[in-house]
Amino acid sequence: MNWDTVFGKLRWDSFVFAGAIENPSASEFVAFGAGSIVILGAIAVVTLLSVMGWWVPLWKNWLTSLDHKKIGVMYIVLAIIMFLRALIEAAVMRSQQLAAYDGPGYLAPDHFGQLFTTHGTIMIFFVAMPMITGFMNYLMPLQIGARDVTFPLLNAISLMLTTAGAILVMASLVIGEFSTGGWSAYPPYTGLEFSPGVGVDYWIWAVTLSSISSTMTAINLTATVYKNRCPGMTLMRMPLFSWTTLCASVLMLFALAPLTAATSMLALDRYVGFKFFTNADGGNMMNYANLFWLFGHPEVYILILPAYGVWSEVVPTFSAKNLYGYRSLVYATIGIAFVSFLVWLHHFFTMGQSAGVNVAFGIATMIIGIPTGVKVYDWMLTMYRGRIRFSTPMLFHIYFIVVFIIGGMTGILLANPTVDFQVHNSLFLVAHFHNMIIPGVLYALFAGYIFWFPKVFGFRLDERLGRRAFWCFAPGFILAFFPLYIIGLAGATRRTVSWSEPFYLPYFAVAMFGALLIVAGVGYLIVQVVVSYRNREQLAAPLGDPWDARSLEWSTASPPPEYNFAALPVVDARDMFAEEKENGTAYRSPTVYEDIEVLRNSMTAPLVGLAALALAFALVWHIWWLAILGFAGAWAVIIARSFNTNTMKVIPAATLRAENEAFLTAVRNAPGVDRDLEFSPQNKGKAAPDLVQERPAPAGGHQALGAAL
Ligand code: HEA
Ligand code: HEM
Ligand SMILES: [Cu+2]
Repeated sequence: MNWDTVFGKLRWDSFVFAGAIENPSASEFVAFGAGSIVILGAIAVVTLLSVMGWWVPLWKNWLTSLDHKKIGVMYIVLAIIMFLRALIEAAVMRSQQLAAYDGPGYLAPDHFGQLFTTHGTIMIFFVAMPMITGFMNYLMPLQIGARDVTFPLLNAISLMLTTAGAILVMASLVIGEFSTGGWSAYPPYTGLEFSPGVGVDYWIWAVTLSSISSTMTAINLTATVYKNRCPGMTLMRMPLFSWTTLCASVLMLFALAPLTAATSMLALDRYVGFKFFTNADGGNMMNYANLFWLFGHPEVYILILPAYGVWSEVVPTFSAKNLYGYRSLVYATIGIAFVSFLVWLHHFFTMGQSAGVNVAFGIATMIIGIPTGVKVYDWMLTMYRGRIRFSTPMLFHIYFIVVFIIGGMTGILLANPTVDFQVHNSLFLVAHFHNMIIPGVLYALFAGYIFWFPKVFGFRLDERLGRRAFWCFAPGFILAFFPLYIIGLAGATRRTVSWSEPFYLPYFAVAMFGALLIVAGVGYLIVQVVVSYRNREQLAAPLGDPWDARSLEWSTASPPPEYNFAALPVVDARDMFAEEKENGTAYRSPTVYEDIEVLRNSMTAPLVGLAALALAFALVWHIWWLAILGFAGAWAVIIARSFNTNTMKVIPAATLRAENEAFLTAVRNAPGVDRDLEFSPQNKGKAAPDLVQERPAPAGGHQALGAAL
């Protein structure tokens, strides 16, 4: 047996450390540092888990769990870890571009290419997607009064496939290299001729894993909305976040298929010499551009719709009002989802269609501004004459409205083909999309994180540190990206490793400073979670509803029990929980408790994930025996599982009664607290008897939070 049969294309010098030893340079040193961080990080995690004896609880309580809430939390943890990597990469890119004025800077062009590709790929597929999937997984079933998603095992497998993809991207830091073809990976550049290394293969398999995973999530969440709503929860009574989950899932269902097709066809081109995308041999590169953006454009709405959903929950809660224009928001969401499939061509106006085609797609693109505008006005009208509490999520929202409109308007500019010919692939474009994604998606998710954290963990996050993070993020984004609009208009192109125009220099410097402010904001979020954990006694909110919120997820304990609801809620109005609190009928005992069945934990998903990881890694390195083993292993585990008849366990009615009545008694006995006084700075310390509500609320913690403001 020779080396190639056993190890495929793997060689000793495939390891990142070999490059640094053979050819020491600043670029290799950075690569060496990154590889070391991955290895040391992995060692640190393994040591910590072993020393603390956490392996068994991690396996039993988390990795094998089929509970949508735990799966949701794991998605978010994965996204946070990957975010830290992609954020560091962003800062490194910024410093390279600052250092590269009239010189090469400190990174080799190839290394810089890997950086923007991994940054873009990770941020989209392994940060934004898992983060929203985590939110949707955790919240939607609770909001529609369900006990879990329709297919819990499929849900766990989806998580593990995304995780396998993320591990693959991390592995490329240590073994081999990553693609330099950008997150959109256009051939012919990503074909074998121009990218013969394994980098593009890493990209292909990581993205394919993520794509298959998201398709399965889409099937699951769509089915859940249609099948698992509690009695009385008609579609038009669903909270807006659940609506956006539904629409984003339908988008995923249709949009990820073209992506899987594109990556599979690229793989066939690279592995077995097909010519799908090779113009010279009868293929056509434009097929790739069309397939990719048929995914890529709806993708940005897959990200933004759930973020709109977050705002639609945050704004009414902190304005103490019903959501203004519920129906119009639902129709706007459906409208955006529908139109988002008709505009993909605006990503390649410059690639040879006739002017007529460009104009048609340009107009279709601009139409999206209308339903988006409806949303913006609805949120503003929700705030209008509301009793607004300016807590951190609300600060993020107000900032979002202002900055997002600017980003949206630059989108409308780009939608005009004549303008786009000037600024396509310039830093103006980079500024546009970060302008949509950072305030629109990232900050919305930060706001959602602060908002729902007490639901998930039973204690609130420290408000003061949250505000500090906000005050880094707010100017940070503007300083990091508004300068790019200016130099982009002046001609600076994206993906440039070095440049020599003196006019750009101050703008790149400001952009660097802005990026550092964003990093500082993330630092505050980390400190916030540590400090809040330490003070969890004072910040405790176990009774479920610390913000006086409106939808069903707030009617259960925090954290919610495994089965979510002891008895399924029965709903007869929109915002029923808010209404019941208003007229004093919330927290009634159910008339009857019944035994319920829930799924036992299962090791199927982690095993499938492991097999998929082996398969993908083997494909990257052409280790065929391992590929066959991985493929067969994954199916073997799934087939074995189908023979398991002992998959359910029963939670007896008596247990449900005991747990639920204990919760309800605690809520009913809790002293009434005026939340308005706590959170709005102008009311601090004033007595305002008309604002005092007699509603039960969590004891403890309020004073600490009040004092922090
Ligand atoms: C979450 C992400 C997100 C969102 C929400 C958007 C939203 C929009 N985008 Fe953007 N876009 C991206 C992410 C996003 N984009 C990315 C990642 C790329 C580049 C990919 C790459 O090449 O790598 C890109 C690229 C991109 C291009 C291609 C440019 C090029 O390659 O040269 C175009 C062109 O039309 C465009 C347009 C728009 C428009 C019109 C909207 C609209 O949805 C905006 C709508 C919002 C408003 C208009 C503001 C609020 C509205 C009102 C206050 C009402 C009044 C206004 C009107 C009626 C006009 N985008
Ligand atoms: C948090 C602060 C962030 C900073 C400072 C930052 C910075 C950068 C920089 C410097 C580039 C390269 C620009 C160029 O081509 O010259 C880039 C590209 C990109 N970023 Fe970010 N980014 C951030 C967050 C995000 C987020 C949250 C996302 C998505 C969820 C994202 C998605 C992308 C994408 C898709 C690209 C394009 C990659 C490519 O060209 O293929 N970024 N970013
Ligand atoms: Cu688009």
